[in-house]
Amino acid sequence: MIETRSVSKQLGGKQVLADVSLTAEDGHVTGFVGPNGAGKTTLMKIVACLIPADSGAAAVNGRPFSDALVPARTLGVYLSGEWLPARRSGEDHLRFVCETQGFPTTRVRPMLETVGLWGAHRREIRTYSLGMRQRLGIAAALIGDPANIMLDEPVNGLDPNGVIWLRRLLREQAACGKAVLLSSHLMTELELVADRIVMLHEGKVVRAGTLAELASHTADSEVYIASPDLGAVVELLCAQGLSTRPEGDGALVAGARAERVGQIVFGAGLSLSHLAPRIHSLEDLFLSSTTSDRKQEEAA
Ligand SMILES: Nc1ncnc2c1ncn2[C@@H]1O[C@H](COP(=O)(O)OP(=O)(O)OP(=O)(O)O)[C@@H](O)[C@H]1O
Repeated sequence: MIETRSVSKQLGGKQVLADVSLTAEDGHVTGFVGPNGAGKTTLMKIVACLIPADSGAAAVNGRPFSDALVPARTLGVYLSGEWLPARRSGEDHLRFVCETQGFPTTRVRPMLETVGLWGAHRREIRTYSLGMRQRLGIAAALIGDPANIMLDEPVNGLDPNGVIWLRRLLREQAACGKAVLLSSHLMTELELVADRIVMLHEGKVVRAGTLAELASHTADSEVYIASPDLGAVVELLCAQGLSTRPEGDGALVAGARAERVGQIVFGAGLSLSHLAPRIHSLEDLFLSSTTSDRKQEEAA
């Protein structure tokens, strides 16, 4: 498990993180999402003990990562391809990781095959594309078969096949019971891979939970309905004080949850062919979170 508790950090006189608490639980992919500059990388560097927090604490399996006896078995980290050694080959880099962490170098070839770099393994890293560097960085993070995995923007530079491959790989790792924390500014990408989401905006957590939990907490949650008696259903709901608007072949109902809408409609003996909460996209949720925060600040 990867945890941070009330982590705050200033950099260059700017409050980059303010009281950030998050948990990436074992067996789940946790998506850490926020726009450029939100503070995601800074928090990950604090978890990896590359920089200290001003206050608060970060732990991996309940302890600071710097206390880990075999770091690569505790937390697999990939933060940036910039730090890969340019003049070493991909194979030599993974050998180096194995040798320094006490793993057999027999792991190198299968790991290069897993990330799709076998064939380019003898080439110097400086000749690798961005996507190949991402794959090598992910390989270095995973070669120790770590109990926890933390990847910063791993999708950057991957082609569509690479993106699908990575999603599957991360889901498999979580299915083995590992905690996977991955950041992205691409909310739609995280929607496809993560079970849980933590949204960061200007250094603060604005929302956290499963996608369904997040959707159900939005103030403007809506319910999609369709019915052979749509006109009568809409009239009934309006009479109950709910507002509706047309959507596709049905209508969106605002101001009540699906259970309540169902009770009203079925209670009046009318039928529905469709009744479902409208699941908001992460982008909708993020925008509604940051807009309501701004409105509260303005009101204050
Ligand atoms: N060493 C530093 N000195 C001063 N400011 C910094 C430093 N490192 C980061 N920052 C600032 O901290 C803020 C958060 O940066 P960070 O890289 O953590 O964001 P991010 O969410 O990872 O963004 P991105 O998606 O663009 O990588 C930014 O405003 C950045 O300019």
